[in-house]
Amino acid sequence: MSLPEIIELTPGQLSYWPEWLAEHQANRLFDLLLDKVKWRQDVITIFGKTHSIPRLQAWFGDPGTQYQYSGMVLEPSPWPDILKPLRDRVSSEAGEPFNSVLVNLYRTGSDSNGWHADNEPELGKSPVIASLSLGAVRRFRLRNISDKTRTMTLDLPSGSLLVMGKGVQENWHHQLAKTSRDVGPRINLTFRRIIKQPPGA
Ligand SMILES: O=C(O)CCC(=O)C(=O)O
Ligand SMILES: [Fe+2]
Repeated sequence: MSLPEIIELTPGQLSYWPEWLAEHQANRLFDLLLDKVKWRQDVITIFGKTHSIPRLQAWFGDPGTQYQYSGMVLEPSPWPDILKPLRDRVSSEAGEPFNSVLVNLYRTGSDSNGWHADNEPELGKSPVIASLSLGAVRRFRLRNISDKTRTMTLDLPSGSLLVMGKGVQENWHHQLAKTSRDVGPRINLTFRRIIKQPPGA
């Protein structure tokens, strides 16, 4: 384990390890996940209309870590063996006992993730989220919620780990924009801690 770069967002803090995994480890993990994960094309419902989300995804976690966002209900698949040691390492690095992970596959530069905060009620009041990137370098941006002129940009390389600490989800949105550059696929794992079941679950 090495010391992260600390990026002050005020309010909020990012901890960033640009080379958290060695290149061969990142490549191996990328290949395994691309091949072994049962990728889902989920749809969201906005104002009664359904849309395919512009990426594939999968949700793994401890029993009971159901996750709902944008009208989707994700039931956890059990942790695959390849993700268990990774979850433990990421948890100890971030100082947070993660019990679930959302895995995104951006197949090409046309796949993306729009402006949002990971602020669903089941994540609790002040979530810590750890994001591991594998594959193509893509541009990750943060934008202050009350002052949209305040932004922060990181081009996330394969093997990098970015921890969004307390205060980030409450004060900032983040996105992964489309790109017209000819990029290969990227996999991103966002480790989360579900602390409360949504009403009615
Ligand atoms: O792909 C990324 O880097 C970000 C993913 C993300 O924000 C999310 O899954 O909530
Ligand atoms: Fe997010």
